[in-house]
Amino acid sequence: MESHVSERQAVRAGIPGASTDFTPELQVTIARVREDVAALHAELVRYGLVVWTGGNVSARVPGADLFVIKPSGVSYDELAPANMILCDLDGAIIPDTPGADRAPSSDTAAHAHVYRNMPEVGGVVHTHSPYATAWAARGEAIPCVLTAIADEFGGDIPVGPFAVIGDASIGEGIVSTLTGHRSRAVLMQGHGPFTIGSDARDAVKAAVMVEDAARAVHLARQLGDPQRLPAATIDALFARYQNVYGQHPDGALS
Ligand SMILES: O=C(CO)[C@@H](O)[C@H](O)COP(=O)(O)O
Repeated sequence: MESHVSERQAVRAGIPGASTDFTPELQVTIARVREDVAALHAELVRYGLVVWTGGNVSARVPGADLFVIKPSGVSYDELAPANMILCDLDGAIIPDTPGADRAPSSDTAAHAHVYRNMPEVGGVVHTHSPYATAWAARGEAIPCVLTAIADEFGGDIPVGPFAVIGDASIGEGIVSTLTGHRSRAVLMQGHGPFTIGSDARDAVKAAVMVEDAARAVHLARQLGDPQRLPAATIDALFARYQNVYGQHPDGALS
């Protein structure tokens, strides 16, 4: 397992690859984002949303045209701040930074496209969580038949177009589907869920919630014909959850 070395620690320790091109403040911010992104991958495992090396989390670096994403095809046990990969908003790896020697996630160009086109987004997550992925395979939106779906997603959870892996196509599908939409989750046809959030933790929460919704509605379908909530009820539930629920309501992007 690689050591847990932050950007600043790496610079201080003179570790090859650590960048001294950033201001001290930005180094601290990048180090924090590296720690957040590495730690949040463990949440995907904890909630049973991924197997083997599938799935990925990224986070925008606040105040910079940069984001941090995981390396491709690396065991979740090995993910650590020092091997997260720092990219610009074109998805290009920032050279001479920790982790830059590794290939970034297959979905790096997709995440980059989202950050370039949705400035309100601070985090992007992809999983193959089984129930949401089953809905994606069917190419069917998850209907808003539960208060929890109205709360979190403000309506049906939409399907995005089928898109090839490896370039910006998936990102284009995410942006075209979710722009102006309340939902922070999209079921990419024949692939699986992608979620966005105000930060990476918020996007992870959406990934957990879309799987929960997909499972519950699937089970309901086995028992009968679940009814979509009335539009006015969905609006009221969404407004309450986004503005009143909890201690510090979060979740809505706009
Ligand atoms: O489905 C895909 C590609 O979209 C990924 O979730 C892979 O399953 C994991 O890819 P890496 O992030 O490890 O490259």
